Amino acid sequence: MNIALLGYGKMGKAIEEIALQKGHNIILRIHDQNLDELTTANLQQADVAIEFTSPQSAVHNILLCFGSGVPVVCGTTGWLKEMEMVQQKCKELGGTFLYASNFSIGVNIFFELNKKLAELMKHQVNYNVSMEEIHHTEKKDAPSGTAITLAEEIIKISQQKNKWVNHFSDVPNELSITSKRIDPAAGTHSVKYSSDVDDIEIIHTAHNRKGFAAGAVLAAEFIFNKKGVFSMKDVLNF
Ligand SMILES: NC(=O)C1=CN([C@@H]2O[C@H](COP(=O)(O)OP(=O)(O)OC[C@H]3O[C@@H](n4cnc5c(N)ncnc54)[C@H](O)[C@@H]3O)[C@@H](O)[C@H]2O)C=CC1
Ligand SMILES: O=C(O)C1=N[C@H](C(=O)O)C[C@H](O)C1
Repeated sequence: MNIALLGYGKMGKAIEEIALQKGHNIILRIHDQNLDELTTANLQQADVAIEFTSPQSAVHNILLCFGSGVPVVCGTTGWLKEMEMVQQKCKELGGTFLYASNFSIGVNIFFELNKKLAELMKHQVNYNVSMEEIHHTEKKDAPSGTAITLAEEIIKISQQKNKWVNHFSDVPNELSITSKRIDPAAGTHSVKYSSDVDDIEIIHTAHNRKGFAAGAVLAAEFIFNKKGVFSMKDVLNF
């Protein structure tokens, strides 16, 4: 496939390495110093675009891909308030879109484990659930997109928590997410159920960015020649 990389930072470069190993071509590398190259004509040379930029630029870039008729995989976090509008535009324009807060297979298994644990803990009133995420200091958004996905799944199942907050909280209905920024953390997420007598904790630790990048390339291969809105559940058949 011919791939356009929208964002050529830490993730763009990790994705390039894996895409080349798999025999794909990178035909466009867009970063904040060559934004003039981000044109419909250039995008249309690609079979698929992979977008890892910043919360401020993601929506513009995704809509440009829809307008250019190019399928787009997006991993940029921190713009979720506009998700409904973006999905609607994708359908209106007959585009192709796949977003994931986390592309690694390990985290997608962790998402399933989180739901299963939340079901098991649903009636255990002596436990309080809280979360922590740790990332590198260059990260622009907090809490992480992955932490938001985990929290929203817990809230759907929990009989006690109905909102998440990004600070310590002992208010019973609030799910507390603590964000820490420590170099060179690639991404650690934990969910902890605490009682007076014990704790149950699940944790996922990314050792590097290769897992995210491999998942993004897999997603790009999946959406090639498809139309519609997809998720990693479609890719991994969960
Ligand atoms: N979903 C997932 O699995 C993962 C998501 N991420 C997310 O991906 C995003 C990018 O992360 P990193 O690569 O670590 O950031 P980074 O800061 O290293 O790279 C961002 C890149 O985007 C470029 N850029 C800035 N504005 C742009 C624009 N308007 N158009 C095109 N490119 C532009 C920058 O020049 C840079 O090349 C973040 O939102 C992060 O949270 C990161 C890792 C995994
Ligand atoms: O910015 C990062 O680095 C990461 N961002 C994603 C998130 O916000 O969840 C995924 C991963 O944790 C790395």
